[in-house]
Amino acid sequence: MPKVLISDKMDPKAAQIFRERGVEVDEITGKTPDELKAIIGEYDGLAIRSSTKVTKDILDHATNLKVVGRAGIGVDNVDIPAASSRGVVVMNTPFGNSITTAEHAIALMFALARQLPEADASTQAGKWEKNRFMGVELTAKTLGLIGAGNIGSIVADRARGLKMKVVAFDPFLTPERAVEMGVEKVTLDELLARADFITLHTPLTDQTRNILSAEAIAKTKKGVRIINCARGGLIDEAALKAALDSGQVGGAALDVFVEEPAKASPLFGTPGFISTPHLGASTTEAQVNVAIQVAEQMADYLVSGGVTNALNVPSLSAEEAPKLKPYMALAEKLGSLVGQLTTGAIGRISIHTEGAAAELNPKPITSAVLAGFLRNQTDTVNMVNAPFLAKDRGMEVREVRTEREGDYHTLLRVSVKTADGERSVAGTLFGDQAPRLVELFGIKVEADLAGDMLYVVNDDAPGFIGRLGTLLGQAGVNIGTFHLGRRQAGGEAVLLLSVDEPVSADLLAQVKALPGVRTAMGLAF
Ligand SMILES: NC(=O)c1ccc[n+]([C@@H]2O[C@H](COP(=O)([O-])OP(=O)(O)OC[C@H]3O[C@@H](n4cnc5c(N)ncnc54)[C@H](O)[C@@H]3O)[C@@H](O)[C@H]2O)c1
Ligand SMILES: O=C(O)[C@H](O)COP(=O)(O)O
Repeated sequence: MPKVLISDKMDPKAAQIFRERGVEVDEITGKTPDELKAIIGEYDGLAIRSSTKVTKDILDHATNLKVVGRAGIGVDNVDIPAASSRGVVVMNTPFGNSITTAEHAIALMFALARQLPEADASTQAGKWEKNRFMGVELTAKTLGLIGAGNIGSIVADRARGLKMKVVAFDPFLTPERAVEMGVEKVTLDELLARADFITLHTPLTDQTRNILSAEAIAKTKKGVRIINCARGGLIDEAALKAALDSGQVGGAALDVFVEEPAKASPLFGTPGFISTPHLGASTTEAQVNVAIQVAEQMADYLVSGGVTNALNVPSLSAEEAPKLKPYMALAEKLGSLVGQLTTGAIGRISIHTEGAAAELNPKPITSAVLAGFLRNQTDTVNMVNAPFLAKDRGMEVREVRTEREGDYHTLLRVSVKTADGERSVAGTLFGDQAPRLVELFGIKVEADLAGDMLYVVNDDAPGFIGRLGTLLGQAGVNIGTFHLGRRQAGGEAVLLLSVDEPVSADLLAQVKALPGVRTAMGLAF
């Protein structure tokens, strides 16, 4: 039974779903990295929010880990390249807390406009300072949206409902989408110059780090109010403090900080500054959403191989998984066959699906071919890291689809291009289930690729099969199945034999010494 660790505070629905789906679950929150390292080896899955840092060091100790599930959106607390290279799937729940976070941004915008926290503190202190707190209306003000993705677009929708004008800076926002959202797409400088309120909704990347730098803040309208419910690091906190002190910025509300937990900050206590402790996603509704979603996604993966919302591997629904399963087995076997038979650097590998196979999601099939191919070079490869390893090794990967059926109702062909030219193998599924090789380097041959095998290329001549059989018999090697193909009578022939034990180097040398043998090799599947 797969075992999952929930290492951050999560709605109890997550544990309930894991148990209902046949996954054992432990909830142990608040562990230090060293404590986590000591126990992580026991688990197949790790369910987290933003507190647990899934570093390379933790992953090095996660010897059984197959999946990290983030109950939320941001995955900057997970070392995704390190997870990918270890074959660990990383998934998040990209929509479950978007409305809640957008609402928090709107709440902070109101709080800034009417100085709600200060007014509350003053009133509860018995001061009744009615004349101190003069606010501003939101109606007809301009909201500058930096980042117009899921959360940004919900914020824009709510702001338009408040009769605000919304301008958006997002290099990936298409003009059509801007029209659909009812926002004006602008440059960053234009946004800075025009916005009365600025709200940030981008991930933290090399391009967005300090997007509100001292220089950018200097370009804003005097008295601008700034909200950040996305990620710490998007605003230069020292520059923001200086701008609040100088009055260039009239108010700022941060839910996220460069360092979290933010227990001390020069911003704390600055007039016009409001903060919340990374509460953007903290509503009952959002937490139930993300808990259910992460547990379902992780259980799907651990129990049936379905992949949803993964950041480092193509998606594969739980419905698709059983249909694709025999194809993945075929793909892995063909990839492995080509990998074992090819020497030298591979320039390109092409995966061609034909007939019924062409109707399927090609990504998992490609990953399985690459995993099979690379298994010959490294035993740490799997479906998750195979595309990354192939890229690291400079392999060009091509996917080709032909919906029309050829000789077979369904066919998968794997071709590799090396310095010696292009060669391919092809296979089909018998009865839609059983993987079967049908072509090997241009020669028609029907074989089941399983267990230990002997591959021989020889000149087609009478008596050869008898000599080979005798040699194997004398060596005590039992032949299970025997498959034969040839280019033409008297030409190049290929033999694939399944044998009950691996062919020793000594026996292989004797096979190669038989008259007419061009090459011979032991294979394993
Ligand atoms: N405070 C919280 O508790 C909380 C909750 C949920 C999400 N978040 C964070 O909010 C952020 C946004 O989440 P989302 O779901 O909307 O993500 P999203 O991926 O849907 O949207 C991000 C948008 O940022 C844009 N973008 C990327 N680079 C940019 C750049 N250089 N300049 C301008 N725009 C750029 C993208 O094109 C995209 O439209 C994420 O960082 C997420 O982690 C915070
Ligand atoms: O990216 C997110 O989903 C938010 O930052 C929420 O983080 P949390 O789950 O720790 O509240």
